[in-house]
Amino acid sequence: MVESASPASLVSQPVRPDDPVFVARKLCRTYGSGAATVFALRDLDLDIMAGEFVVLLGPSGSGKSTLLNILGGLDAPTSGTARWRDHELTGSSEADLTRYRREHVGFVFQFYNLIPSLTVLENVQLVAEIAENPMEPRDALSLVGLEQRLDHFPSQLSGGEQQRVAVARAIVKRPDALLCDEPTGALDVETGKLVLQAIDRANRDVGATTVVITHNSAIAGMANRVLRLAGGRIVGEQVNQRRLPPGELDW
Ligand SMILES: Nc1ncnc2c1ncn2[C@@H]1O[C@H](COP(=O)(O)OP(=O)(O)OP(=O)(O)O)[C@@H](O)[C@H]1O
Repeated sequence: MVESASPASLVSQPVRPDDPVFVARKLCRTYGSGAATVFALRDLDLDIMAGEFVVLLGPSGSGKSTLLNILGGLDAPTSGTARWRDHELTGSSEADLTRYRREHVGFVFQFYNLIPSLTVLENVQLVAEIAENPMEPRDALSLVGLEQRLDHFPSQLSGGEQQRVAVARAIVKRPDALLCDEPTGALDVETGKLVLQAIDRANRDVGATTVVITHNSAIAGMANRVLRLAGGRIVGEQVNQRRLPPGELDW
């Protein structure tokens, strides 16, 4: 397939380590209208630096997924702005957002959504084929510790292994951003740690700016920075002087 050239607004600019890659200002997202209006995000301001690992914590309904979806170009705010590098996500056409997601963002969700009729390797190859500058699919699978399971089908893997395939699928295109919504929500502790190790390596080795939503506050220890949401606002911020390896997390 021949891709049309990216519009100038979507061409990546070099980023200094101290530049924010995501900038959100006065972000609001409402659902419904009148007395039934639900405020998912309220005047939220946010900067995320290149290569940073950020954990989002907060009670159910506090706006975490809404925020992640806007950063990932899956949703648009009702008002306010969200910018990725020099590109305004809020003003983008659907076609621009699709290109942004495909070229720059890797997603990991709670449920793995692998294609059951394809092998582990084929699931990852599928994404590599439409990426601009992918890594070798086998290398992505080695990064998550699944180099021995290339020819297995998803049904032959445990939940944690399937989630690690999902992480490999998300990172094979060398995304600028890795956005994870409850990646360990369906997993037991030890399996969850293996998945977190895979995400940690993706952040460190691929350099992907990483945002992880979790209900598990123990995971906060592996982040550079932890943001607490409540009622659609950021109500707390903690900077970790040292990032704990996932194996040392205590939950
Ligand atoms: N499509 C929608 N229609 C109506 N309300 C919605 C919709 N999506 C989200 N909301 C509401 O917006 C608020 C924020 O939802 P969001 O999913 O962002 O929260 P969350 O912190 O991710 O929650 P959880 O931890 O349960 O996943 C909630 O009150 C939710 O009910």
